[in-house]
Amino acid sequence: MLVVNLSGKYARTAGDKRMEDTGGKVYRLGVMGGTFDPIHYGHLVAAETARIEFRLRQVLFVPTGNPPHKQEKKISPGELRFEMVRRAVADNPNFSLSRLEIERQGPSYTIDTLRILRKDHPESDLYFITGTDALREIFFWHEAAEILKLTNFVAVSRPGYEARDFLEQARKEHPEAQGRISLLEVPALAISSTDVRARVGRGQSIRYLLPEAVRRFIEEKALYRMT
Ligand SMILES: Nc1ncnc2c1ncn2[C@@H]1O[C@H](COP(=O)(O)OP(=O)(O)OP(=O)(O)O)[C@@H](O)[C@H]1O
Ligand SMILES: O=C(O)c1ccc[n+]([C@@H]2O[C@H](COP(=O)([O-])O)[C@@H](O)[C@H]2O)c1
Repeated sequence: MLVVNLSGKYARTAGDKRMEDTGGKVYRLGVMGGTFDPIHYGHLVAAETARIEFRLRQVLFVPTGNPPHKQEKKISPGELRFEMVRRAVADNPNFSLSRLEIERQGPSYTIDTLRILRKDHPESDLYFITGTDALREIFFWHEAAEILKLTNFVAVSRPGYEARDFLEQARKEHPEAQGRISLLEVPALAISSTDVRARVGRGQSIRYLLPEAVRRFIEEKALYRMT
């Protein structure tokens, strides 16, 4: 697996140092934020690969409540998206999920979530997992510089979204990101929630694009039929 960070080498974080000092009592917590409308195998493979490659103790899935960057878009209610994530991660003891964002009022800023997780998990270094498409936007996120102080980023490869040039540029223009962003090559799955919704809308099969328990839920609740 390819793992490179902004400075071209694997990041040795403060957590690594503490882990040595405390005989392994510092952990790494992965945070997989997303709209998950619906969750699909692209998300799950990304999270599992990051978990293994970065020795994450857990990956916490955080479905967004009101994504600040998708205000114009119509998204499914938080409880339905949460339930699909719950079904998708139920059989993996290393995956868990959070209601933090779907229960919070107002826009779901990542910085607010990270501040809470930082407090709730003082023993863990945070690793925010994101696709290379979302990565390209991170310097525009709310309080981006603060986000980079609170978490490392694992940018997982996504077909169609090259990130090396972006990282090269970021290295020059955003010194605060130095050593905080790692690029991780994951098995390429050209699956997107948009495409899943469109397929359902056209009456096409979505089998094998997402877990069967999620597919059945979509069918039971008649989701995405009017997409
Ligand atoms: N196939 C994939 N491979 C790698 N990363 C992915 C893939 N699909 C989504 N991601 C990443 O997972 C996170 C959550 O994605 P999101 O819930 O927006 O899914 P999406 O498929 O991109 O949805 P949509 O098509 O509605 O925009 C983002 O960081 C995104 O980049
Ligand atoms: O906090 C922000 O300003 C911000 C702006 C854009 C995206 N995000 C987060 O990035 C994650 C991936 O977003 P998305 O749209 O691909 O589902 C998700 O957790 C979002 O809340 C966060």
